[in-house]
Amino acid sequence: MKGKVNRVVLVGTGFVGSSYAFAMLNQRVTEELVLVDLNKEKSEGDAMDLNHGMPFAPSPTKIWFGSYADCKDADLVVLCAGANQKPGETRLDLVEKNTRIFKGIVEQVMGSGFDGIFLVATNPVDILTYAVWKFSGLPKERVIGSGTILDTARLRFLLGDYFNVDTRNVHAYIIGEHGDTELPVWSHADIGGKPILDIMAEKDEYKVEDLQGIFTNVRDAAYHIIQRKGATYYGIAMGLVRLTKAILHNENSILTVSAYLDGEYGQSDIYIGVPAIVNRDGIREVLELILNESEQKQFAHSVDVLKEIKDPFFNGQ
Ligand SMILES: NC(=O)C1=CN([C@@H]2O[C@H](COP(=O)(O)OP(=O)(O)OC[C@H]3O[C@@H](n4cnc5c(N)ncnc54)[C@H](O)[C@@H]3O)[C@@H](O)[C@H]2O)C=CC1
Ligand SMILES: CC(=O)C(=O)O
Repeated sequence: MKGKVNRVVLVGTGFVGSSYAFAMLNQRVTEELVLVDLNKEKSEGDAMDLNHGMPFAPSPTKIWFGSYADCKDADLVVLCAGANQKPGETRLDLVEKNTRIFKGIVEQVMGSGFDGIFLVATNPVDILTYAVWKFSGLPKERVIGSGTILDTARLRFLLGDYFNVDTRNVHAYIIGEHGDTELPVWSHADIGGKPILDIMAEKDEYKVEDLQGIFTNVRDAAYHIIQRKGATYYGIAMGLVRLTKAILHNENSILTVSAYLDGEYGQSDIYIGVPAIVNRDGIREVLELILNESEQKQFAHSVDVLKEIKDPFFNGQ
């Protein structure tokens, strides 16, 4: 199933895909990176441009503009192809168009004889990850969505800023839909092992109501960025590289990804953002947090909203 070197095929070299490729080149992640896109000229140009940075990279990565045939020996196929949100659009508005695009892409990837892991970033990511699982016929563990990895990163950044501590010492999750119904898990948020709610209770300078403002900024970050520059890509690109490392380097890292639930959190037949252990086999295990009542309700609502969109597409398939 796998060659001697790690090969990643990236499908979709737009804003997100090309940023991912650039971040990959700079982080010593894989030996081979293949670029595929409907817009062949763009993809070919990207491969040339990236290769010209190779003398400055930490280690060599063989990068080329390729085709679906290259997926046969790939360990990981990363999907960033499809439409992005225009100002005012929600992620869920993209579902019809991108599901159609994904059917064609996944058929071509599987037609190559691919037997690795899919990593999905295209929106609405939870539903498209489900679509890839259905279209590919691969085990659920080997189809992973970027889920709320970016939202969690946004939350950690903003909390680090608020408390003036290194964001890497902030441990807090956003779970649920990568979209408007996502939620923060304040009941499990800590800084260096100390619960955030305890830290806030001890010092007058912190106000619990500020947490709502921080969360709103996280939830609406994509709208704010798209309004200003038309798309978001650096944050997700780095999140995708983090996930690629966790997979290819067999890290057993806990990251908030879109994972298939089969009874966890009392839910089933849904891909949604939850913390999960990620390694060379894909999703090793979903981490089931004990949520408080309010968090449970919000999570169930997020599942319901996704199912309302997903079920008409996939029931009976
Ligand atoms: N999961 C996350 O956290 C995030 C997801 N996204 C999503 O990523 C996706 C891509 O966004 P951008 O890169 O900004 O869009 P973009 O429009 O810059 O790039 C999309 C690329 O897909 C290619 N493409 C379209 N149809 C194709 C097909 N059938 N086969 C191969 N390639 C095809 C296009 O030629 C284009 O190069 C969007 O759905 C966006 O919403 C964006 C940011 C964060
Ligand atoms: C576009 C998108 O999904 C994000 O930046 O969160």
